[in-house]
Formats: sequence, structure tokens, C-alpha cells
Amino acid sequence: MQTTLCFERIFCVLIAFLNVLKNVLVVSSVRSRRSGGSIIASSSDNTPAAGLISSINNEQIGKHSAHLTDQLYQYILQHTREPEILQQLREETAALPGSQMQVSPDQAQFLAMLVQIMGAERCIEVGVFHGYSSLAVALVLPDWGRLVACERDERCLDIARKYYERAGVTHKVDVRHGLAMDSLQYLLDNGEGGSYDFAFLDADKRMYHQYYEMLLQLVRCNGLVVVDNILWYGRTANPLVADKRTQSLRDFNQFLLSDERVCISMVPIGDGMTLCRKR
Ligand SMILES: C[S@@+](CC[C@H](N)C(=O)[O-])C[C@H]1O[C@@H](n2cnc3c(N)ncnc32)[C@H](O)[C@@H]1O
Repeated sequence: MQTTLCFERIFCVLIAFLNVLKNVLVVSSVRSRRSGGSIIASSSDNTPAAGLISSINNEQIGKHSAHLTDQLYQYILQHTREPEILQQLREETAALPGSQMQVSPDQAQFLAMLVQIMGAERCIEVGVFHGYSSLAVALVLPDWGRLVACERDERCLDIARKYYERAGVTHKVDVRHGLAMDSLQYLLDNGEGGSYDFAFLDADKRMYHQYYEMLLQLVRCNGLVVVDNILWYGRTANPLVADKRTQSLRDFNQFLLSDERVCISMVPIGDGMTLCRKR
């Protein structure tokens, strides 16, 4: 009897171990599906110098939704337009640390589409890195539009500024070097609450809730706050993962679900984005 119980316990421990191993492998396989591409053709578009991404062949693009196979994602990339200047920035960044942090070309195209649909003129980005997503937005803003770009790392901003310059959008981008909380507070203190159309949140994950509260004050009614990485490579949905960043994103997702101030839509693009439209 005791031997049977002992075997049962060993069996249960083994199953639990295998489950943990499976989940770890799922998370790491999603992360390791690095895909990239090269432009093979230019096409005219309402966005500048758009091109098509031909193949997945390198480590330039770090993210896609967990439910997509590599084949499906390659197909999406092959049907994504990426302005040439963004391609250049992506290629330069690919050789540098942190390249997986920037949004993928399909996400950038999606952000630019949202900005265009909204006719947005005043935008904010929290977390610029080398400027890939901010440039995608700045490119489609009208000439008199303004994007407040918040980033704490001056070296990242050097690269971002170089590409704003090359793309001829420097006059549209108001770079704020420093902690994003301070930059957002400055805008609020400056009486700019309710005056922005669009905000993109993509900085330190554990601060998302605080940034969100400030961005929600800064956008107008019917303005949009887009939050990146809400799937966190599948970790937020995995109850076995409980590190602080994951838990913080999970709590934030749960909070958004019942935040009556906004209408929400969780979109499985890239590493997952939640669209929050201010009521
Ligand atoms: C995920 S990356 C942004 C990627 C960028 N949105 C893109 O797609 O190209 C996050 C960036 O947020 C910046 N960041 C993190 N914490 C910050 C803070 N407290 N204030 C300002 N920037 C911060 C990091 O330095 C990093 O460059």
C-alpha cells in the first residue's frame, strides 16, 4: 500500500515537472521565433516610400503573437508595407543590443494606421528606444502634427534623432529626455490635459498603470491609449509564471477589463496590444 502511494507521489511530481518544463519551452519558443526581412519592392502608398518585406531570414524582428506559426507570420510580413527609412533603422538596430524591444513592422504599420484613421495631430509615446515606432507615427502625422517622444536613455535618442532627421520629421517630434513620469507630469502641469489624440505606451512594464493614468488624463475624449506587450510572450496568460513584471502586466490587464472610463480591445499583434479608447 505504502509502495503504491509512493509511486503515485513520484508520478504526480513527474507530471508537474513536465508541465512546468512544457510551459517554459512554450515561452522560450515564442521568444526565439525571431524573424526579419528585406525589402524587395517599393509601392506607392499614403505612407512614405513603403516597401514589402520578403522573407524571414534574420534576427531583426523580435515578436509575434504566440498563436501564429512562423509560416503565417512570414506571410503577414510579406504583406506588410515598411517605409524604407524604417527598414534602415530596423537593420541598424538589429546589430545592437535590445533590438527585440522595438515593435515589429506589422505593429508599426498598425500604429500608423490607427493614427491616420483618427486623423491624430497630437501624439505621445512613452518608451522610444531607437525610434522605430515613433518614426512610424511621425511619418504619417500631418506637417503641423506633434509627437511627444519620452525616453530616458540619451544614447537611444541619438539614434532616434538621426532617423527623424533623415526622414525629415524632426520638426514633428518633441523629444523629452528623462524619466517618462516627469515628462508626462510636465505636460499635465502645463495644462495639456485632454489635448492629445493618441498615446503609445511601451516603457518599463511595472510602471504601466501609473503611465496609463497620466496618459488617460492627457488624451481627449475618444482619444486612444495603445498599450504594448500585454501578452508578454504568453507569460501573462500562463498562471505558472509569476515574476514581478508578468504579475504587474497581468494585474494591469485585469484592471483594464473593468475600467469604465475606456472601451478596450486586446489585439494579438506583435506581443499583444490593448487599445483603450477614452469615453
Ligand atoms: C520597449 S522599448 C521601446 C521601443 C519603441 N517603442 C519601439 O518600438 O521602437 C522601451 C524603452 O523605454 C525606455 N524606458 C524605460 N523606462 C523608462 C522611463 N522610466 N522613462 C523613460 N523611458 C523609459 C527604455 O530606455 C527603452 O528604450
